[in-house]
Amino acid sequence: MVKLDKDLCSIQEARNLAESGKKAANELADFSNEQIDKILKNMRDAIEKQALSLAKWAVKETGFGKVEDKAYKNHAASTLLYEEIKDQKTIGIIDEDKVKGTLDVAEPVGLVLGIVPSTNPTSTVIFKAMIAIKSRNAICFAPHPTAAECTKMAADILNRAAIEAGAPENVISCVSTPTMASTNELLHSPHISLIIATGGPGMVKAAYSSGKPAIGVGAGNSPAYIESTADIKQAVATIIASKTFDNGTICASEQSIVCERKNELEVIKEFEAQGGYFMTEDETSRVCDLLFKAGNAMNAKFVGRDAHVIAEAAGITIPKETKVLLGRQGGVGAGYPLSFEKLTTVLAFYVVEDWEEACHLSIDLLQNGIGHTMSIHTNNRDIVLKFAAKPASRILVNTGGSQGGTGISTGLPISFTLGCGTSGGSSVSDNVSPKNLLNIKKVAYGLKDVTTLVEDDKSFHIGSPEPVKEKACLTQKNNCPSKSIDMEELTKVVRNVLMGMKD
Ligand SMILES: CC(=O)SCCNC(=O)CCNC(=O)[C@H](O)C(C)(C)COP(=O)(O)OP(=O)(O)OC[C@H]1O[C@@H](n2cnc3c(N)ncnc32)[C@H](O)[C@@H]1OP(=O)(O)O
Repeated sequence: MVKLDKDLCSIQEARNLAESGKKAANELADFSNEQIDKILKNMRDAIEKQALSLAKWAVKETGFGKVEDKAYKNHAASTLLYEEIKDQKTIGIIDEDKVKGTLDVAEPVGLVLGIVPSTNPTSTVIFKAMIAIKSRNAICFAPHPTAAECTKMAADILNRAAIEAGAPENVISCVSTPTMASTNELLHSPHISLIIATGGPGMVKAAYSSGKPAIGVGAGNSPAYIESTADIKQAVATIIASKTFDNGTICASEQSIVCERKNELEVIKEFEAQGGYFMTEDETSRVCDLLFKAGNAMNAKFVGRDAHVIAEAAGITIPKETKVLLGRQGGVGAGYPLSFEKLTTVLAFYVVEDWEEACHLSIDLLQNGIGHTMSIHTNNRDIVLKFAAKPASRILVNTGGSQGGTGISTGLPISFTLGCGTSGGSSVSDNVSPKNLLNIKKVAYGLKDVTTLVEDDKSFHIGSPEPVKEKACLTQKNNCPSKSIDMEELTKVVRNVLMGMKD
């Protein structure tokens, strides 16, 4: 009875949020670039002031990760993202091709539904709200139940800042008491135009099954290959910095280390010198019992935890300098639990004979995180190109998975929603960005005379053999005189139409 009441209340709340969010989306769709930029700047500034308190709240509520790293992720999703997207064209005419006579016109999609994971709750809300507003969309969030408060707090801060800078009421909203019933209500609401789902496999599947356009990102299981030409000291330092960043909660973080037999001893020595603890077979087995529930699903109790918390729970004594736990694995799949995604400070450790074996092993590991991310530490560009042909959407070179995949340490777009491509069940393979939340309309000028069908040298083609006057033409093939389109004039007309102005 209590559950039914809770469900009914949450459904009503979701319905109200969808209605008011749609109204906000309709209003925002007419905003200019200057208005949008002012709103984004205010959202960025509001988050910078609260980055630490949001981080503290997220760690307290979920038990995942580290305050200082979550604060940095909030900064990345606000300030670093703003710097990256501020000059991107997302309004009106965003591209033109003078030769082909086409214009790209960006249109917001409307109200977006953001599904937020418990592992990166506040940074994901900030990221999704910033890209939604940049593309003139309103957004409504369905939080993970174990991160409901911090997710709502982040959404409220962003909404207040957006309204203060001129955005319509309820442009960013969040369900306060999430239930599966309220999330289902939003997934099927007629007011929602597009879903961006980041989270557990169940939620991503639910998003894709809703029948609405959806951008979902699947699980990762990123291998890190330390190739024989790598700078081993640097590679190990980078991997540890990535794996301990927010205690490994980012889905692009390393899950397995693959090294070559000829470097094995040096790699082990370097890990031990930098805070890696190699578990015995028995210790590995005890840790695996904690990390996984049935069917290799992660046990939330040990996601995003410090290595000492895991070791203590498993009854293992480790040096106080320990940062990551490593367990040797002889294969992938059933019987090798560490070959699955862990999102915590534990790594599987593999030794191979050569790069070809490393490549096969990486592909096998990626079967449990298809299409996501892998990293290579090497000074051999040919090896990078060989791996680039394999099924991961991001091949990161000489950088950490967490910081590299999210664009913090690489030239990739800053993003907390990382596509896995169709092989990973995702509709995008790149780092999700504002352009994924736009409808791009095309204006296309006629270039060829299509009023006649002509037989010429035994083949048919469209177009007049006679010179066509006063018509724009791409090629000289049909004796059409080339005429350049007055794109300035065309652009002016389209802009005026978009702004509802008369020429
Ligand atoms: C860039 C990036 O790094 S994004 C990283 C994103 N990746 C992830 O978050 C990793 C995938 N996540 C997971 O595997 C899990 O969420 C874990 C391991 C982190 C946490 O696991 P748990 O909290 O034990 O389970 P899970 O997330 O599946 O959900 C718990 C319950 O909340 C429900 N739930 C999850 N999200 C929502 C939501 N948005 N609305 C309503 N209910 C939800 C689930 O349906 C489940 O309900 P049930 O217990 O009745 O089946």
